[in-house]
Amino acid sequence: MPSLSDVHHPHHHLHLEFESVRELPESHAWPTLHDHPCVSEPVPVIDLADPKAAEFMARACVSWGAFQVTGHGVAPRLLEAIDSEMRRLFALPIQQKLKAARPPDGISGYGLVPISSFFAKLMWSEGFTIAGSPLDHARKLWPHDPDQFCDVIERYDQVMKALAGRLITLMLLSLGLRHEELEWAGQTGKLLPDLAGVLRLNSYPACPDPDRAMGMAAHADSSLLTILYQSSTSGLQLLRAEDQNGPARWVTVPPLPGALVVIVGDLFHILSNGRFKSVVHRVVVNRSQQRVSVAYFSGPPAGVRVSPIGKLVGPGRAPAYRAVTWAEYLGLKRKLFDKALATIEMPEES
Ligand SMILES: C=C1C[C@]23C[C@@]1(O)CC[C@H]2[C@@]12CCC[C@@](C)(C(=O)O1)[C@H]2[C@@H]3C(=O)O
Ligand SMILES: O=C(O)CCC(=O)C(=O)O
Ligand SMILES: [Fe+2]
Repeated sequence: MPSLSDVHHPHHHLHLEFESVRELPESHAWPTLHDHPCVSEPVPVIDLADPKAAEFMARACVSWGAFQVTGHGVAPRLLEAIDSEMRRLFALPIQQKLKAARPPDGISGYGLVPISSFFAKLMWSEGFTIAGSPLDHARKLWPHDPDQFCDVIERYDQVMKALAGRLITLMLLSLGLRHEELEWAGQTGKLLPDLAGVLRLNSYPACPDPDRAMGMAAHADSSLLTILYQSSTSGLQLLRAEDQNGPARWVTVPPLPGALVVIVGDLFHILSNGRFKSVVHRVVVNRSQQRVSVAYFSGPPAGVRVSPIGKLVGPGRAPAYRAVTWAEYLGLKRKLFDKALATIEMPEES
């Protein structure tokens, strides 16, 4: 058994120069990779131009907590540009990347995901989180030319914010909200149109022992929803709970050229009073190819509390969750990880 201090301070190889590692270090060998079988099942693919898109989204959010979206209008060139900026970033020497390290209590910067502290083993990945302007970080990474990176990040951020607004609008309409009720879906302020967003760039290097390595440990996102770009290399898996089709299992989300993955986060789970399910997902790695991904976490504006929409709470019933802001919920996630959602559940009224 690892002691608690090992869990919280796994200093060995905290930041690997992955490309130079020929054998998986013990610090990165996970015992829990084969907890459930990996199976193939068709993850819903929804064309945003389809007049029935909202209806299909509702169905996917109820039964999967995720779907792939096409017809979203994001320019393929923008996806190519961020893909190539990510590869340029992660190819920098580790000392250079650490100049832009995320401070322990901060959000932005290079480094491990916050939930790393809950695991005895390290993940086979590295990443970079951006909240707000990327300029300060880009100056540390590329002192002579920070602009190329910043331009792509800023364009991507704008486009994702608009897409998140469209998706959230359709999802709320599909839950039976009327147009004039939409922007007030937040409890203490307007949810739309001023959504907040955080970007995370992820890299999963090719791995000498993929059957024992974890790209990203199983988790649910705290966001309302997450829009994920994944390069053409697979690795993302969704956890399907036990149902009439079989026991709990991991289902791979196959990369579809031009498609984006939409993942329901805990805050939409709360907003929809548990109708839309935040889905547990993880990333596995492979022997031959680096995989990159960009997650855009979309959440309510700062200070706006999210609670179950009144219409979705049955007559004479209490809402299933209490109201939280995104910041408050992120704090709970950092402290309690997978127990965070349960701590804001409200007792059933009898
Ligand atoms: C806004 C954020 C969501 C996130 C924490 C973060 O500050 C940036 C990284 C996000 C991420 C990605 C991997 C899993 C996760 C639980 C984590 O530790 O970092 C999520 C966080 C989240 O959704 O709570
Ligand atoms: O890389 C991926 O496909 C998923 C990453 C992820 O789950 C996250 O950043 O929250
Ligand atoms: Fe995630």
